[in-house]
Parts: sequence; C-alpha cells; structure tokens
Amino acid sequence: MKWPSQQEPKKSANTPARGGLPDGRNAGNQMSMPPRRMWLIFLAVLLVNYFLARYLSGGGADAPITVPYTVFKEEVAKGNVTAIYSQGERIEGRFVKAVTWPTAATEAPAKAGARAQQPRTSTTFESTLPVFVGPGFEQFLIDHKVEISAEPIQSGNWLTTLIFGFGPAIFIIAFYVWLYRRAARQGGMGGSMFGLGKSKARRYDLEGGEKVTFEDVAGIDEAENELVEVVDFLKNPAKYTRLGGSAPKGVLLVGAPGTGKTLLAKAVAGEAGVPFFSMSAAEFVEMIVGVGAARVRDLFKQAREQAPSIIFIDEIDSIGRARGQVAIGGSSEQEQTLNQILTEMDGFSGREGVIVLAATNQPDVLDKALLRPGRFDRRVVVNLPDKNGREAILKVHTRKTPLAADVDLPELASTTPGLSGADLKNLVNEAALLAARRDQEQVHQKDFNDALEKIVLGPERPLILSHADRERIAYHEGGHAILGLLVPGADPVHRVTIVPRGQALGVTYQRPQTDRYNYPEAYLLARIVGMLGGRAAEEVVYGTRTTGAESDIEQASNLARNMVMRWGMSDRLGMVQLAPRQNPYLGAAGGSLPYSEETARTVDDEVQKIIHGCHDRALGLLREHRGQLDALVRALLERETLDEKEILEVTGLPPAPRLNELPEGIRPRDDEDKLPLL
Ligand SMILES: Nc1ncnc2c1ncn2[C@@H]1O[C@H](COP(=O)(O)OP(=O)(O)OP(=O)(O)O)[C@@H](O)[C@H]1O
Ligand SMILES: [Zn+2]
Repeated sequence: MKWPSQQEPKKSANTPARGGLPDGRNAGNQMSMPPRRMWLIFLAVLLVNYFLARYLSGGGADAPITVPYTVFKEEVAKGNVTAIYSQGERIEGRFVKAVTWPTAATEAPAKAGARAQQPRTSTTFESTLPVFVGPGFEQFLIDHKVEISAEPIQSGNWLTTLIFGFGPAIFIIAFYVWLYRRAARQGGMGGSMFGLGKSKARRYDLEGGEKVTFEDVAGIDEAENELVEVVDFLKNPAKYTRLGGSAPKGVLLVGAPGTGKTLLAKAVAGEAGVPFFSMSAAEFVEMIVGVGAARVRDLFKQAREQAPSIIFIDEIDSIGRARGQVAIGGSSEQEQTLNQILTEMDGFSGREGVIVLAATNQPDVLDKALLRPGRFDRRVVVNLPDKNGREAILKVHTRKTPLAADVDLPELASTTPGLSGADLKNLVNEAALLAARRDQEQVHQKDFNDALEKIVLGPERPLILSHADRERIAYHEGGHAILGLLVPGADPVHRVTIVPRGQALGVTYQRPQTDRYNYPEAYLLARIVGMLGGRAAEEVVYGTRTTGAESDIEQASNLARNMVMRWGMSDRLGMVQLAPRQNPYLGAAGGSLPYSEETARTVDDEVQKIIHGCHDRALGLLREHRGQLDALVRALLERETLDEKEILEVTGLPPAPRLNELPEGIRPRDDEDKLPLL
C-alpha cells in the first residue's frame, strides 16, 4: 500500500503536456499522406501499366499469330503474304487476307505437351525459319511478290515494346518525381530523401501556421519585454545601423521545457512580420558526417535570401555542448555542426537583418564560444509563470472555451504552482474534453479540477478496496488535511480525496496562497508536520503502521536534510554549506561537498531531531483534535472527495492563521536564487 499524499500539483515527469496537441510547429515534420497510401498508389500505377500493356499486345485485333514454317510457306504459295521482315531465324510478316490459326483441323492432333493455342485471326504473323532453309527461299519469296522489308512489320508494335520494356521504369521514375515535388513543396521529406545537406528548416508562416503575436504569449512579461527591441530592429533595421551600431545577432532563450520559448520566437517573427525558419538542433545531426554542417549552411542561406528573417534553433544544447565534452562517437559531427553555426554567425554582419534565436534549458553546458559577443550574446530567461502569469496564460487559452459562471481562473492559477504554459494549455484542453464527454455545454470548475488531478496523478484507477482499507486511507488523508488546517503557516488545504489515482490511493492537495520564493523555517516545519500527518493519524487511530507513508517519509526526509545541509537551519551546524545547490532546471544536482565523518553524524542527528519533533507535534495535534478527524473521515467515506469549503464545514475548523506572506513581486534574480520546490 502506498498513498503518497500532500502532493502539490507539481509538474510530474510524465505529464502528457505537449506533444499530442495541435501545435503547428510539428506540421512540417510528417508528410501529410501516410506512407501506406503511397504504396497503394504505387501499386495501382503498376497495375494500370500491366493492363495497358496486355491490352495493346494481346487484346488488340492486330496482334500477330504465331504460325509454323509450313503454314507460312503455304500462305506464301497462295500469294497471301505481302511482306516479311526477318531477323535471324525469326520472321514477321503481313497477310493479304486475315488468317485464322490454329484451324479446327490442326487443333485436334496437337501434339501432347504442345502448348494449347487459342485459335485467333490476324493479318500479321510471326514464325521461325528452320536452319535448313536453302538459298532458294529468297527466290521463292520474290516469285510470290513478297516484299522483304527492312523494318519491323508490326507498326503498332513500338508502343507495346515501349510499354513492356520501359513502362515500369518510366512509371516508377514519374512516381518518384511526383513524390519529390510534393515533398519539396512541403519542405519536409524532400530534404532527407534527395538532398541530405538541405536543411529541414520549416518556414512556419508558409505552413499555414497561424500567425503568432505577443497577444498569444502571457505570463512571461519580462522575457517578452526584452524581445520587443528585437522586433523593433527587424521592422526598422536602418534606425539601428544608421550610426554604425551593430544589431543583435543571436539571442539565447533559457527556460524550463514548455515555458513558451518557441512560442516567443514565433511571436517575435509574427510581430515583425518576417519569415520564421525553425529547426531543432537535433535534426542537424544525422548519422552521416558532414550533413549537419551542410544543413546549417543551407538554413542560413535560405534565411539570408529572405531577410529580414528569424532563424530559430530549438534545443541548441544538443549540438552546442562544450566541445571536447561530448561522448565519444558523434562528437566530431556535433563539433562540425557547431563550428558551422559559429562561422555563419560571424559571417553575416548583422545589417542583413537575420536574427538567430536559440532555445535551451541547459545553458550551463553550452560551449563558451557560442556565448561570445557577436554570437548568442544576449540571454533572455523565460521563467515558469507565477500565479498572475498562470492566470494570464489560462485566460489566453480559454479565449475560445465556453466557461461556466463558476469557473474561477485566479483560483485555478493558485492551485497550479510549478505548471508551465504548455502544462496549462494541456489542462484547458483536458478540461474541455472532459466537459464534452460529460455532455455539458460549458466547462465547469469541476472539470478543471478533475483534469488537473488526472494530469498530476494519472487517471482514476478502479480498485476494489475493502471497507477497512478505505477507512484506513481516509484516516491517513484526514490526518494530512487536519494538520494542514491546524498548523500555523501551512498551505491551505484545497481538496482531499480517497479515489485511487495513478500511484496514489488518496491525495490531499494544499495550495500555496502566493508563489513563494523564500521559505520561512516555520513554513518548512509546518510542511513536514503535515507530511507526517498521514502516518500519525494511523498510529493514533489504529496503533499500527503500514507502508502507506513511504513517499511522505521520502519527502519529509529530503526537506529536513535540505534545511540542515543547504539552508543553515541547524543551530549545531550553523550556516555551513554541506550540499550543493540544485540546478533549477535539472532537479537534484549530483556530487557532494566534502565534510568530516563527525559532521555527517551531526547531520543525521539534526535531521532526525527535526523529523522526530514534527512527528511528535503531529501526534499531539491529532490526539487533541480526534473529533474533527473522525468527522472528516466519515464525510470522506461517504463522499470520497471534499473541497476546501466542505472540509471546513464538516470539521468546523477555522482556516489556519497564516504567516506573514511575502509581498508579491519580490522575485529572485534570474534563475539563481529560486529555492527548488519541495
Ligand atoms: N507563456 C505562454 N503563454 C501562452 N501559451 C504558452 C506559454 N508557454 C507555453 N504556452 C503554450 O504551450 C505550447 C508549447 O510551448 P513552447 O513549445 O513554446 O514551449 P518551449 O519552451 O519551446 O518548450 P521546449 O523547451 O520543450 O521546446 C505553446 O504552443 C503554447 O500554446
Ligand atoms: Zn500520506
């Protein structure tokens, strides 16, 4: 049994955030026609070819009949042959009057094993001369006025030959030409099939991609503001270069996945009204060495021809890794590609009006050469949106969604810390699908909540649980929830459920009132008390323990360890850094800092002290408020899911007093000081 609780709707690794969505930027990736259908067309073409050939050769009235030499000689003797053409032993010829062969008479004694031939009538024939034909043969023909022709007799035959001989080849070639044209028009496959060195860059605006403007970008205002200047430059390059100043060439967009880097780049192009060439860096590098560099050249050439324009290189870290650090194999190819990008960027003056935007979520691994002046010397950080940002993004994506009156976007924004723009877009989409499935005309708040739960925890799991199990789960979740209400400084409890979902058998959601960028110690302790509340409730009620607290224990231990090792919250150890800071984009960083064994023991002691203290506090509070806990559990067993209002109603508890909140707007600089979410 495992019921990780108190999950914050943090972005989970398997959030099906982006990908399946109609995103426009993937449009050029695939041919619009599935390969299977192309094979069908190919087959059809071959079939048509076959039947045409058969018709012309077999079905035609003038198809020659094959006659024995004796019959041929007879017909010549009768004066019924006008002309022949001979090549080696084979002769073709034309009758005066059509002849039917084989005749009914000759058919009967047909030799066993001889191929049965259907009687046919024709004015042309073929035959084979026996080797013993003497010199008198020619005279014999002349006597019977047979013209000996220098050219093949069967006039219609060249077509047959052509189709038989070259038809399939011609059709195949035509088919490929057609395929290539199509692909070239789409800018997709043609590149990889026929011109490896062609960049597969897609001109977004030509693909029928909707024009994106800053209107479509929300919640990342700082990044947006920094790009306004780029737009201005593209619109009016002369203004900048008039006094000899040089224009921006490269801008690096840094931010977590799904924060809208691609969207921003498109918006810059859209605002400036210039072509947008986009390409993922991973696409540059193929198995064949040298291809990457050629593609880069081609990409820049295209962009320059259509300047002013924007080149967008996604995931630049996949080729821009510091040289020499790349894993063996493929490294030289990456290096070449990277060098080509550097060369191209040095090559244009900046007056040409080509601006290169590149995106990455790992700026620290990039080769320093990429970041030098004249290259990607500007860096724009795209942060995960804060509460107001999330609200704005939800507004953008619900523009076309019919929302019911009960939908509270600010509330939704406050329950979704850690979600990116792409996640929020996905949330709106899931909620709309859910509402449609429920035959509603509008999307309700409940649809959003259910969609969020599904995204964060996975779909509901139909588990058949005994009454005893359900009760135990209800007490566990009830413990988390009650403590969330009782402990000063804890996040408000937003929702409790004992519906199994994904890995969890039950969930208690708490939502921060504001985005916090700086966490007071009391808040951290309140969180640990809440995390330990599930197990504590089980102990108070049943006096026994289960495995259900595994992920609670994991989270609480991590938090306590960070308090001691990173945030100087142990009096015994003081403000000594014992664990490295975490990369905000990569989660926990590897490596550890050196310290003595004695310190290690002290760390363990201090962590244990925090955990034990919080555990005792949880037990004490729950014993004291057993009545409220029982009431909450009764309601949970009955209704399975309770929201904030219902929880306060059934427990009769007032919302817990809050610690002083940080004023909104206090933000860390860039990506530096943001505490990793817990
Ligand atoms: N700030 C935002 N405002 C509005 N929509 C957003 C925002 N951020 C992301 N989205 C939505 O999410 C989609 C995907 O975002 P986008 O591809 O721009 O993210 P990204 O940062 O480039 O991600 P990746 O690093 O994975 O390439 C966008 O098309 C857009 O619909
Ligand atoms: Zn729990």
